[in-house]
Amino acid sequence: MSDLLITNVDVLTDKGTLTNHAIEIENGYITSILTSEEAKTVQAKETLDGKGQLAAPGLVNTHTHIAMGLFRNYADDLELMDWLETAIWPTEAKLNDDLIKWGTQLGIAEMLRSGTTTFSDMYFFMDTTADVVKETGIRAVLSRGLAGVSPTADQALVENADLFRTYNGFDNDRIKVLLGPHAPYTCPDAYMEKVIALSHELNCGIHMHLSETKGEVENVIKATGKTPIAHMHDLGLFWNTTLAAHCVHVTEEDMAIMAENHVAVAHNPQSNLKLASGIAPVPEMIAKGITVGLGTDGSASNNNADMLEEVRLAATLHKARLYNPKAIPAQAAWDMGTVEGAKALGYKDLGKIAVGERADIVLYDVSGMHWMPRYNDIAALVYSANSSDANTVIVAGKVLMKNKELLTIDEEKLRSEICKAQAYFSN
Ligand SMILES: CSC[C@H]1O[C@@H](n2cnc3c(O)ncnc32)[C@H](O)[C@@H]1O
Ligand SMILES: [Zn+2]
Repeated sequence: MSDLLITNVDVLTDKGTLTNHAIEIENGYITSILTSEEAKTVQAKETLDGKGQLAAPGLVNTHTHIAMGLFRNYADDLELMDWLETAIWPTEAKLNDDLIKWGTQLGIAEMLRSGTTTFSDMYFFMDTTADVVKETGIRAVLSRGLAGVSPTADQALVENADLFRTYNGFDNDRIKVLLGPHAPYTCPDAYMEKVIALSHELNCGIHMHLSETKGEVENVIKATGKTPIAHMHDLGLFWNTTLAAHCVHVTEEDMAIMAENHVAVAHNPQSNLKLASGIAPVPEMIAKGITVGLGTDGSASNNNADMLEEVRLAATLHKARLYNPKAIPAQAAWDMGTVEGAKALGYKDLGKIAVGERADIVLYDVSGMHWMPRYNDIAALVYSANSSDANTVIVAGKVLMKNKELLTIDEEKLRSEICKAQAYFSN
């Protein structure tokens, strides 16, 4: 008997949409895709009627600081360093476990409601984030943010190592752990050497902001004679899997290093635009064989955690930058938001609806007028869908949102806790 059967549903596959089919799920994986006729004989513990819905893979948010939803619309219209130094870092100093718990729940509620089933996070109090991930059922890749300039720099390394030992591989890789050195300007070389030594000791990958702004690149060149990518390469950072967030200002030589060392990129178009950082050369990176996924960054620089917006921006932004409508076609943008993002996070069987893939599935309500006519479902998702069309969300075969009701989050309680947090940060 299978665990879950989704019936009467249109299924987005690599070969196009299969209308009126069924998806069978067992032990967190898709075990078969059947016609509705074939599905009549299947016995399942739970059945979902997918009539009027399109089953698509869940979106993968490759870079965020999810609890920063607490600071949504708190400090805007500033460039990165001004924003961090004058507004965000002083306020983050007031964070505690309880606030991270509610901030993380807020972000997860927002992500599930908008069709995201996996997120890659870098922040403080990661044990608490891991607890919330455990309870809510979402998939996550967690990095304890590490800053060598902080008085707790060494303790943070110990905490990241503990997080790795406790959670990496939890629930058949529903949680994975990376080391999270923040950025070149907060992690001096001597500290990076400790991070790299720890990555060898644990055989653990890295998640780091790299080459986000012109200023960062200029400062690293001034100090070392090399770009941040070349410098990190020479320090030995890229020996294992590395997820580099942003990579807005990268040279041809940087891209060659990244391709050769399998450095994956988290492209965060909305945050890069809002912080006036620039536009990453994504089509150029993809052409060189670099894996590029999409991220929202934190909701204080975005200002939401809506991955469908990133998919749409990735598809449109590069067309305008390069005066080329084929710069990132709809399919490529969709892949960056799903299967390429999954690859960037080290998942080989995530991001598609196919037999043998992990069952992270979103059922989109396609009854809205903006879904008509339906010539091409990829184009519809990328260019015309609303993320609020996400109606039912499944992660690792478990239903986390059913007909727009979150099953693992008490939203009334969450609202009241976020109001308290707002009052706390307003004083
Ligand atoms: C050390 S935990 C993560 C740290 O990163 C800060 N942050 C948020 N957005 C960005 C960004 O776009 N670039 C660099 N740093 C960012 C966040 O506020 C935390 O302090
Ligand atoms: Zn970031």
